[in-house]
Amino acid sequence: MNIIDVRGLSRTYKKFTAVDSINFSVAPGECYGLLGTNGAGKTSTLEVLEGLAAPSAGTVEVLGGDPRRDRVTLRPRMGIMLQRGGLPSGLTVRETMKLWAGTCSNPQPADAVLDQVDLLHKADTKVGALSGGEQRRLDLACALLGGSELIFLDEPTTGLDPESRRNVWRLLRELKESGVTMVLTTHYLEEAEYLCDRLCILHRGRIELEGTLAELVETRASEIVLEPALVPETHASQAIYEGDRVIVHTNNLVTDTHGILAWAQDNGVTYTHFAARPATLEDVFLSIAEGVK
Ligand SMILES: Nc1ncnc2c1ncn2[C@@H]1O[C@H](COP(=O)(O)OP(=O)(O)OP(=O)(O)O)[C@@H](O)[C@H]1O
Repeated sequence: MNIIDVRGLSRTYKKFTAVDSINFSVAPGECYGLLGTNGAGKTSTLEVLEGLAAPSAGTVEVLGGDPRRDRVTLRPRMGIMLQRGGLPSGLTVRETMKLWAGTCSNPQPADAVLDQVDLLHKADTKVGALSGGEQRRLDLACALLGGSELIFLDEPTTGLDPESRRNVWRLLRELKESGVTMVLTTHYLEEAEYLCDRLCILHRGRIELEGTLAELVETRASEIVLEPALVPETHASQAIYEGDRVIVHTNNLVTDTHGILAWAQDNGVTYTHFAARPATLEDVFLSIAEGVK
């Protein structure tokens, strides 16, 4: 049984459709990534899954129930990290954790969780005196405090320095390995590649692409870059010339690389620059964002 099933979900704000009839499922233990440009509908989708908003149309099942109707029983089984935590600034970090623990049915030891997010040394500091990145890590600590089987993370590492981001990635990967199911939104494609088993790219409220990283990347052509700009006749239709270079677009990277190099050897052509690279998640993302499918 899936942990999350979304069927025909739409969310509208007055006449504006922010989420437009989307379908997806998340299996137990999976880390599912929602990607998309600003305003694509990621947070609007997450809020429905978290039970914070009602769908305008469609159905959502989370942990076998309806996240709004069954909120009282489901809420303690979910960890939620909102895009803006909004924790009271006058409490200390440890007081905040204590307060938060009151909402959890099975709270973990607060100091151990603070240690996991590298905030134990700030336990007696007021929330209002934390840096932006430290506040974000406290938001994460609150989401982890319940030891939940399902965690929603809305841009978990925004505002973190590179080292803290890596530490959070390691922590989330460990959680995933322990069987926790996660749904996360992020603008960091590297984060999505590192953490997510499957990705969904939203654009203007619709799902443009969904699948594993390998499946997504396969939808876009690979490139072979050559200098001087000489290619066999058989590849002329795939070639784009840029100054001294030519870029050959291909869906058969290995075969075409062999073919071009064999042709070069037979014809006495020596390439001073040669690079063969598969498409990246960034290529996929940008082609969707720019409306090229
Ligand atoms: N309360 C609201 N009233 C009206 N429109 C809203 C409201 N909340 C969100 N929207 C609009 O819905 C669209 C989707 O917003 P949402 O926050 O879900 O996008 P997002 O993908 O999470 O974006 P970001 O990456 O910028 O966080 C946006 O165009 C936004 O302006």
